[in-house]
Amino acid sequence: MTATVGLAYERHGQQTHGAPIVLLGPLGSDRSVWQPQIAGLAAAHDVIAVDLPGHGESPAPVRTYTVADIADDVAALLAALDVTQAHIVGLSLGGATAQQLALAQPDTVRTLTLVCTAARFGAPEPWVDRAQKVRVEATASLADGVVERWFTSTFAQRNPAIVDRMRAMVSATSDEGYAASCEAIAAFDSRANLGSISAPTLVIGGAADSATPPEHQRFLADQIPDSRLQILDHAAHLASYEQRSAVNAAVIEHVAEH
Ligand SMILES: O=C(O)CC1=CCC(=O)O1
Repeated sequence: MTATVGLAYERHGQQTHGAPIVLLGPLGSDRSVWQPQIAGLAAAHDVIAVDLPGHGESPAPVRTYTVADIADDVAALLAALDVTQAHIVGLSLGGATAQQLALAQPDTVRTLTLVCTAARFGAPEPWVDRAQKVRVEATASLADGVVERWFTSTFAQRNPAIVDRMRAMVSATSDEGYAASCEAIAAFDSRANLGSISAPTLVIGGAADSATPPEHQRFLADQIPDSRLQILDHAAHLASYEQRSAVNAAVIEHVAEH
């Protein structure tokens, strides 16, 4: 399904149970990355999984793009769906978008769950370099490295079919969408603004996450006033997949409290 504003999404579960849970994924993903959450949450919740701009079925940006622009697109999608309040769950780039949405639209964000994300994803140069590489060599050229950061080696060895599926998903991401999103990540820096986030916030990290290691999650939890932190063992960057039960239980508890 496509909203009038152009972001593709899918909606599952019980639409009568108040504010929906909105899922925003990482760089190089489409909304299928949230399959473990859709399976675990939709029995009792209204769940909306979104393709970020230039990802999945959402159109690729035709100009320079910022995380604030992505958050505006998500806000427009929610408005088009008549959603006035939502529980926002974002992982990595989706988590940056979720922070920005909480800052720009505090009344819309009932709760925030930030998974394996950061206030700043390191120095800009590697992201600009990655954008350039993708424009020359295509997203598929990065897929092996990306998926290696998503899972612990133990999980990857035991679940080769999942790893193959995720690699194919990354490879299928539009080159321009991926590159523009890298540039958005390069420019993203919420460090000075985190103290203004008013939404009750759950920060979840993976103990083995090399892309956004636990110190990033500690910083977010230290700076966001109404927040708590959970670091999961046996999880790399895609903690929502590898530790699906723990992540789903934490989200359900967080949402139920608010
Ligand atoms: O692809 C990576 O290196 C990890 C990552 C950082 C931001 C994001 O969305 O994924």
